[in-house]
Order: sequence, then structure tokens, then C-alpha cells
Amino acid sequence: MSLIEARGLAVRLGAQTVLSGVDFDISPREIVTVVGPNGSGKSTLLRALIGAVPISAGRVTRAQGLRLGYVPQKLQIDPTLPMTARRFLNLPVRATPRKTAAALERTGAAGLEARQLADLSGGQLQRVVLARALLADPQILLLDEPTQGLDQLGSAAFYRLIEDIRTDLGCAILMVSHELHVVMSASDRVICLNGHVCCHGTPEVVASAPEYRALFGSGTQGALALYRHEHSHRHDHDHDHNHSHEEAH
Ligand SMILES: Nc1ncnc2c1ncn2[C@@H]1O[C@H](COP(=O)(O)OP(=O)(O)OP(=O)(O)O)[C@@H](O)[C@H]1O
Repeated sequence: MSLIEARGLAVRLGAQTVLSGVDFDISPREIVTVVGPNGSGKSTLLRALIGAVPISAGRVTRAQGLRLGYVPQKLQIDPTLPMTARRFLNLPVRATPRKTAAALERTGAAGLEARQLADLSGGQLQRVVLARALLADPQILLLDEPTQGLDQLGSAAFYRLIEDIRTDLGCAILMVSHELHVVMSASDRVICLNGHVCCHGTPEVVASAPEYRALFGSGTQGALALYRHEHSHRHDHDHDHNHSHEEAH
């Protein structure tokens, strides 16, 4: 049983068709990563899946009563509007001090309750935002480029934290990431998006394809090769050209 399922999903924003013909599923405990070039509709896909943006065709089905936690790409904080971490954690649903403290502790941000959001470092802020997402006791966490702006160490630590949370809470994770080494090492499935689903499959199968290894080896460079491969065909948003496969050619 999928937590979220989309069939033939299309989204129009203004005059632009941002997504079309997208089929998508995510099962409990799965880690699925969405990759794709800038402007390819990754954030829009996440927002459409949670019902934050209207869809123009197709359907999205969420499991009944689905609890989800969403970490947006960029939290817009107005520096002129003071807001403590505590207050942020209580929006829109009030949580007990014990619960907020536990959530902050879980994300490695213990004791930040009284701090102003605007004064937190990028890494601290991401942990507070993640803590807020955890307060919903989510069955699925959606993370839109959660390590943007973090340095490499900070980013690696954040992804480890996410994996630990998946293990502890048993929630599924759907994330957008540009960090392809993470995509290769930490995802159960990868979806490559460019207005439509270009291809999808397990990163392991792709990484172990002999042609792929012979050309690019493994590790980050291999991941880049996967990325390039998947974008080597023409993208004209013609869905007859959609294809999915699990091998590098
Ligand atoms: N509110 C909006 N109104 C009109 N167009 C929009 C709106 N939001 C996004 N778009 C357009 O939709 C397209 C997809 O945007 P989206 O943010 O989903 O891409 P993305 O793959 O997440 O990009 P990035 O990697 O740069 O974050 C872009 O061309 C963007 O300009």
C-alpha cells in the first residue's frame, strides 16, 4: 500500500506546464530521491504531492489520515519579525514543551528554544525546521534540498541524521537532492525529473551496470555519470518519449 500515489499528474503554473504525465509511488519506510536540473519541477512535485499546489490533470492519492512532515527548500524568515524557535515549533499546532524539547533533541538542536530563528546558523535552522516536521509524528518526511547552504560536513551530518530518523521512526523519506553521492548511497529509488519522469530505478542497479562501471567507476563520479546519462536524451516534454529503465547504457 503506497503512502502517496500519483497518476498522470500535471501541474500548470501561470502559462507554463511545469509537470505532466508524472506517475509516482512511495511505500512505507522507502527513501526516494528526486533529481533533475534546475527548474525541472522537483519542488513543484513535492508540493503537488502534499496538496500545496493545484493539479491540472491526473490524480494524487494520499493514504487516509496520512501524517506528513514537510521541510521546504527555503524558509522565508522576515528578519523584522522576531520569532523564537519555540514559537516556530508551536505553529500551527501547539506542542507541549516536553514534545518540542524531545524533537529538538532528536535533531541535534537541543536547547535552542529561546533563540531567534534569524540568529541561527544554517545547520541549526535546518535542524529546527526538521524538528517541527517531526512533531507531526510523520509517516512520511518530505525534504526539499534540505542541505542547501550547508558545507560538506554539515550536509553529511544532516543526511546521517535523516537516515537515523528513518530507522527510529520508520517513516518514509522523499527528498530532492543535488548531492549525487548522497543519492547513490542513501536512496532506495531515484526519480529523474525534467517536467516528466525521465527515468527511475534503484541506484544500485544503475551503479553496478558493467558499462557504467567501465566508463566511470563508482562513487561520486559514477553518480554524475548516472545523472548525465539520464539527461542525454532530448527533453521536449513529449510524453511519448518518456521512458523508465534501470540500467546505464
Ligand atoms: N508560483 C509560480 N508561478 C509560475 N511559475 C512557477 C511558480 N513556481 C515555480 N514556477 C516555475 O516552475 C518551474 C519549476 O519550478 P520548481 O521550483 O518546481 O523547479 P525545481 O526543479 O525545484 O528547481 P530548482 O532545482 O532550481 O529548485 C520553473 O520554471 C519555475 O520558474
